[in-house]
Amino acid sequence: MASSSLFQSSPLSLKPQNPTSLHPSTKPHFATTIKCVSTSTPPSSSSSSSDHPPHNIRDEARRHNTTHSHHFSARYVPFNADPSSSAAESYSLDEIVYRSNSGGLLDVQHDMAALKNYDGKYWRDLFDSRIGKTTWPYGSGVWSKKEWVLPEIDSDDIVSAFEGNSNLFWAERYGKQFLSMNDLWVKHCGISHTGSFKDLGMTVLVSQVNRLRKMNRPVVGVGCASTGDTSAALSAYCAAAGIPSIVFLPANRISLAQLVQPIANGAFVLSIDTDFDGCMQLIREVTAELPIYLANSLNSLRLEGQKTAAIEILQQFDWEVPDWVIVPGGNLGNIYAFYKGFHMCKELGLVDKIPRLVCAQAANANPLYLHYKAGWDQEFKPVKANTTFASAIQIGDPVSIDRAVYALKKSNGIVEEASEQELMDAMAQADSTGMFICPHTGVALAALIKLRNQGIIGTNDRTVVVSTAHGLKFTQSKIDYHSNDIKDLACKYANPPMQVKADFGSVMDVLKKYLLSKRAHYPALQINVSIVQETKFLVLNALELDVHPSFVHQLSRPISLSPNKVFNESI
Ligand SMILES: Cc1ncc(COP(=O)(O)O)c(C=O)c1O
Ligand SMILES: N[C@@H](CCOP(=O)(O)O)C(=O)O
Repeated sequence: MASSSLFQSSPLSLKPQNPTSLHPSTKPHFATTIKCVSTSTPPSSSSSSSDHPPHNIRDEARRHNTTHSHHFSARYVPFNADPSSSAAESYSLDEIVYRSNSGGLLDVQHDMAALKNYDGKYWRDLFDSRIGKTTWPYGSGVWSKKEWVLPEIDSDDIVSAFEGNSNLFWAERYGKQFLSMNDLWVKHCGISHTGSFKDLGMTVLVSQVNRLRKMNRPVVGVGCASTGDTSAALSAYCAAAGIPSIVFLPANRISLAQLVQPIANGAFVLSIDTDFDGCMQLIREVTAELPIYLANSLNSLRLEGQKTAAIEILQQFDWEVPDWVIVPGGNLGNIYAFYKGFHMCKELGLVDKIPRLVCAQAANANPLYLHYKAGWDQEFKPVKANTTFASAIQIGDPVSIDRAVYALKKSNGIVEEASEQELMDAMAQADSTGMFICPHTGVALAALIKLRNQGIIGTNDRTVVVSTAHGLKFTQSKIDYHSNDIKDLACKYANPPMQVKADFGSVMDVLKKYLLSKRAHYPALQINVSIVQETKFLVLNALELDVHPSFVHQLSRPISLSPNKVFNESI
């Protein structure tokens, strides 16, 4: 069996436990806590009675076999095909196939009739019951929706880092200060195992590969073209499962933090002198010739994992539907994945509508935006993508263009673009309110600013911006911005560090200036201060106080000042 012990370090794996003394959360809770509302056979929780105590959470899951996935199934069908003709062409998920007979995209089609045997409340309760547990594999935000993802895979084949369940962050200060919005949220998909939303899809794809290899299917390795995040996720999940990974990277076009990820995880890294679109073309040709399984989002398995972020957003809002969801787009798989997640929730009765979707592109790599502006009707034209700080979406010929157009049309969606100036300023402003976002999230926020300014998104609209990667992967762009060192870009919100001599007086001087510059933010306490160094007293200078005289009197007393604690007195 392939080893994935790297991802199994949980308290449960440290020592064998007596099954009778298990914490309730590790017990099979499915059939006991969820009442089946259907007339069909309820899922069973057949626990096998082994005399051996479980050694880890995988063993534990195997013993209890809590899954009821055998009620459900999924297959590949041509994307957006006429339902009658798709019956003629379909493939088992155990086949190695990425394209339909006509060369079009595929989609994973679930047996919706079987899923509909259970009503919306049933699914909501089931998914909610799995949050925050370590039960294998449901501790993952993706696999907690296993029945809707890969229903037929054996839990034992799953390769997971317990990805998903990412923070839905209330952007209170950013929303109020920059957008006059009260209900702005950021779904931090980049706070994840390899630092981007790609983990959500990659756990599914690598798990299926793990299964295929156990079935002796001809898969020697897994490969992708990448702008840095897909390659990081692929190499990590493959390394966890002991599967060789091969990544095609456009030379000198991805961040150092991204480059080091597959190297550290032992992938075979090819740095190729072309752009992402060139790498994508090559990996497609190579995977048609060699037993290398294709891991890009052309492979619709990936999107099954990525769609769970949409389900999670609904879950985190207690199944209330936001008005808008804004997603940065490059190869354009993710925007469709979000649509699919929301749409399944509606179709299966968990919610009664879906949000409007916005896809945000960098103006330097904007083929979808141009297509949208042309009214969708013209034939789609790929572009040559120019350099952008949002380097992971520097893509001119997106493989999922048809999926994206479909998702946007069905969700009454919008496409916006952001210039380099707009995306970098939006990122800097967001960071100044306590976030640390990636430039792609800057693109999404810049799109939001435009839609707010046009009055399309309202002040009280509940809006979710999808943050797709961790800011720490893109520190060079932030360093350049805050060093005011970007040609043709006004770094308006740059906050460079101040060089200061190592003596008390110099430090105090710069601090006084700094505090004075901040006075305006605290109108109730517009107090100028002067420091009397010899006496180590802080004296409030009454002449410069902008407050009521009685308040001045009250404050006009020496305050003990320690050199290390300038403002240890609350005023
Ligand atoms: C950080 C980041 N954001 C956004 C995207 C865009 O996602 P998609 O290619 O699915 O449109 C990507 C990859 O393309 C990415 O790596
Ligand atoms: N940003 C992506 C580009 C490839 O997208 P994919 O979803 O088709 O794999 C990356 O990080 O490589």
